[in-house]
Order: sequence, then structure tokens, then C-alpha cells
Amino acid sequence: MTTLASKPANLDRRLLHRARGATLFIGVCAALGIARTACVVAGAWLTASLIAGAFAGGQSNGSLGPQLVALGAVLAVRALLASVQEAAAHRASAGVKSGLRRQALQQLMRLPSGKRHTGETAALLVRGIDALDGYFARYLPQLVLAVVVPVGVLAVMLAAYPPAALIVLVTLPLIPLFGVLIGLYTRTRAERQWESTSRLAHHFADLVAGLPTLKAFGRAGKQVEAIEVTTGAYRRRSMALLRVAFCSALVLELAASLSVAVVAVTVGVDLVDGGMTGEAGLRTALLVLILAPEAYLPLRNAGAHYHASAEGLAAAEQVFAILAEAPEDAEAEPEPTAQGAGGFAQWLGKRSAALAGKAGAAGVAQRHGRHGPTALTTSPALSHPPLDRAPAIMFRRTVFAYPGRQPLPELSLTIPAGQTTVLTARSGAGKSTLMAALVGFRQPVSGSIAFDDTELSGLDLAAVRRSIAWLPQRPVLIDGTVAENVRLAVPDSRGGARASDPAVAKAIAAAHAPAANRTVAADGSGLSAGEAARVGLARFLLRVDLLDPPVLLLDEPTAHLDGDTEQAVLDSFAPYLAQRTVLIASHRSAVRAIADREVDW
Ligand SMILES: Nc1ncnc2c1ncn2[C@@H]1O[C@H](COP(=O)(O)OP(=O)(O)OP(=O)(O)O)[C@@H](O)[C@H]1O
Repeated sequence: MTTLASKPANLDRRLLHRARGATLFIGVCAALGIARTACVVAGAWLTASLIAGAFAGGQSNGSLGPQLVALGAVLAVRALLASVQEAAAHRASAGVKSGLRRQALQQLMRLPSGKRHTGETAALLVRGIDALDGYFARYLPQLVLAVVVPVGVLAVMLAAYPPAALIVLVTLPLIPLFGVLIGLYTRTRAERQWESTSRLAHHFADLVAGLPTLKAFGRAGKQVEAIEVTTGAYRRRSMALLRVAFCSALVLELAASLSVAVVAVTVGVDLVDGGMTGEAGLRTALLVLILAPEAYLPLRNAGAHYHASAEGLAAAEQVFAILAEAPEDAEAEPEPTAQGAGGFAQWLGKRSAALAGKAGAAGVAQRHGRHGPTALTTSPALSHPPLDRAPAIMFRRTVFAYPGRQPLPELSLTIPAGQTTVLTARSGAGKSTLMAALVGFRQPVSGSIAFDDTELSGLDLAAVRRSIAWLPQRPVLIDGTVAENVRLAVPDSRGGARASDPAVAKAIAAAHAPAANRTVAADGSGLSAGEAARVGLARFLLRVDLLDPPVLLLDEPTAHLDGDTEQAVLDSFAPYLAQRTVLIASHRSAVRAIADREVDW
């Protein structure tokens, strides 16, 4: 983990830089701080005058009335300013948090999947970023006050009674000095505390995900001990951090109290010695005594709130580490099959947003007419796929390799344009890998892939993806209904198109998928393997119908189906094969029967 101690100032700068409106917020804090300083001085002056007037000046209760009203008004304004500052701080904090979350999520979508643990990421983006409230809503406003208030108070004290101002001037730096020393110590502890939080979230998410397996093997009970150990570590670290926070608050309190005591003794001695006499002398003495603690208060508060902000800063450091990561492939988007269902939905969402961005005036079916009268009604917002005709696909001496595995054999293959080719190579030969490569989710280690005469590496990958409908071997499902899962083919997006209910219903019927309102769980439970495969197929058909892509990739489309259903499904997508470059991975004879050619290697 990048340590917070390494570049704290830099982190603050980055935080403020990322925070839209943070500069304005600091400006507001400074203005409110100046107003609050004026209130502090006015309140102290009125209180001192009231007391001195009553005791030394012999003023009657009636003549003190206006001063009492003025004091009440000053206190009310001071309270109002505090609440305005609080509201502004929470508003600024909410803006910063949502901005950071958005940026981190966008970046995570660009980064290769599987690099981070879900539980840890969720804890970072939810609880971790929430902890920034401590920084923006409490620490930062106090820091601004810690600069503005002491300066104002010192100036008044200097004018009223220079010796007291001198004492405050000398002792005031002790507060930030102690604060920094304690801060350096607590920073490491705050980081450890954040590590514990991440580990706990990580462990818990793993446990919940693996619970069915653990129950099946009778090991679920054993996990209670593991959870106890992790939560115990978390509790101990939280308590250690709290202990330090309490002790440091005590130290700062002590330093401030001793300094105020020195001021009080100096003023008291001067009063006794006769250096300050009469109503004016008493008023000055009281003014100095009331103002002295006010000079220390914001610094003490800033020190105390630093601890509240430390966890958020540790989390922010991790968010910045994510933001600084360079995506392996700037164009590449996360692989849906390798991701959680939410990731898949977002991936499709991004695609849909891209499609909406290139929206044309006419519907896809009208423009292309590949389907003739069978085409489903589409929204006019859906775009024309960028590859406007079915291309030939060439693999030229292409080699794929997975980390830690022997590279797959070199492949040289031409898939003719506008034909249906069935790949019948043995299991493990690389059929799925080849399809994933066509949508840019796998890169060959040598050789090349070309659409017609243009190499895939030279094409706009996003545009290529828009020209392809891909049915992976194991389509990803999300928690929801069958219809919601199917609709992910072209999901809703801001300003984007939405597949109509009849279009979804037609795709479900064509794929012989379960009823639209059937509930589906992300892990596929609630559906048989065949039903889940048909939900994926319905999603594929909907995408084909709405986007009219010239390239279709189907990975074992009928693997889990019985003979009759297989035939019915094949009949339903037969009309979509014409004039498209279609690649199907399958060994089934019914699938081979609909192909123009077969390829083995
Ligand atoms: N993520 C991965 N990590 C490591 N190895 C992998 C990964 N995915 C696939 N492989 C390996 O790459 C080889 C090709 O796999 P691929 O799934 O492309 O084959 P396939 O021809 O589609 O197989 P099947 O017909 O069984 O679906 C296999 O040996 C497989 O074990």
C-alpha cells in the first residue's frame, strides 16, 4: 500500500484538485472564518464590558440592557455562521465523494478485470470514500479557522495587552507541533486500521460467495472462528486508534490550558500590581482572558479532527492509486465473461451509450433490411453498425497464450465473408479464445487478425465491437427477471435507446427462453443450465435484431439443449445467418447441418 506518510501534502493537493468546487468551499470557509473571528472578538468585548461595567463601573441593570441584547445577537450570528459552515462543508464533501466514486468506477471499468477483490473494492468505494466526510466536513473547515481566528484574536490582544499576545504567540505553535508529532504516529495506525477494514470486507465477501460450497462440505461452522479472528484484529486496531485519538486530544488540551493559565497569571499579577486599574483595566483583563482560549480552540479542534480524517485520507490514497493505474489497453473494456454481472451490465451499458451517441435517424431494420419482414421494431436512436458489410476474417499465423500455460498451436485460418462457418476443433483447441480475440478481449502473442484486409489492431475496437453480436459459452446473468437479463443486449442508458417490450418478448420466444417475468439469480440458480443458456441466446437474438451486426459469434449455442429444443432454436435464428459472417463453435450435428462449411485444426 502506498503510505499516507509519503506524500500527505501532495495528497491534500490532489484531493482539492479532484474536488470540483473545493476552492470555492475553502473561500467560503475563509469568509465565514473572518466573520466568526469578528463575532468572537465582539462577543468577548461585549462580555468584558458588561462584567466590568457591572462590577467596576457601577452601571445599573437598565443601562446594561442594550449591551446584553447586542451580546445575544452576536452569539446568535456566531451560531448561525457555524451552521452555515457545517451545511457548506457537508455539501462540498458530498460533491467530492460522488466525484471520486465516479472517477474510480470509470477507471475500474477500464482496468483489466480480476485484479482487485470485489469486497475490498466495495469497502473502498463505499465506506472508505464516506470516511472523507471527516476530512472535508470537519478537518478542512477547522484548518481554515485555525489560520484565520488566531491571527484576528492575536491582533486584538496585541492592541489591548501586548504581554498576553506575546505569550500566546510563543505558546501557540506548540499545538500544531504536538499535533504533527501525534499525527505522524497515528498515520501508520490509521493505515493499519484501513488495512484491517479492507481485509475484513475481503474475507466476508469471499465467505459469502463460497458459502454454498462450504455448506456442501460441512465447513461453514469453521468459518465462525476465522471471522472471529478477523473481526478481533479489526476491533483491536480500532481501539488502539481511538486510544491515540483520545490521548492526543488530552495532550493538545493540556498544552492549550497551560498556555491560557500563563496568560491568566500574567494578567492577574498585573491587576494585583496595579498595572490595570479601574473599569478599563478590568475590561482589558477580561477581554484578554476571554480571547486567549479562543486563539487555541480552532487549532485544538483541527488536531482532534485530524484523526477523524485519517481513515478517509488513507482510502483516498488508494483511490488515487487506482486512478493512476494505466489501463493495459486504453481501448479495451472489461471482459464481460470474466467479470461480475454488474460489470457485464455496465459494459453493455457503455456500449449502448456509444450506440446512442452515434444514433441515426432511421431504424436499423429499415436501413439494412437483412431480416426483411421478420425484423423487430427498433428505436430510431440505435446506430448503424460501423462495418457496413459482412467481412472475411483472417487469422494469420496467430498464436494465443495464457500466463503460465503452453501457448496454443499457431493458427492460420480464413473465415469467408457472408458465410456460416462451424468450428469443430477438439475441446481445448482454442475456439472460445479465438472468438474472445475477435472482440478484443484476448490479444495474440504473435501473428495477426484481420477483418477483410485491415488488421484488427488498426481498427477502432469500439466500432468493431458494435459490429459483432457474441454469444459466449457461459452468458453472464444478473439478479432480476429474464426480461431484464435479455434487455442487457441493449440496456438503458442516458439518452440511449431501450429495447421495446415486444422486441424483448419476441427474442425470448425465438430463443425458447423461460417466461419474461421468471426470476434469475446472478449465479444462475433458479434456472436450469439449458434455460440459462437460452436466456443468453435471447439476449443475443435481441442484439442481432436491434443492431443488425454483420458478424455473429456463437460459442456452443445449443450445448445444453435437447434435440427438439435445439432444432427449434436453430430454426429461430436461421433467418439471421444470411448475408452475415457467422462463426459457430460446436460439435453438434444439427448445428453443422446449418453451416456452409466446417473448420477443424
Ligand atoms: N483464462 C484462462 N487461463 C488459462 N488458460 C485458459 C484460460 N482460458 C482458456 N484457457 C486454456 O486455453 C485453451 C483453449 O481454451 P478455449 O476455451 O479457447 O478452448 P475451446 O476450444 O473453446 O474449448 P471447449 O470446446 O472445451 O470450449 C485450453 O487449454 C484452456 O484450458
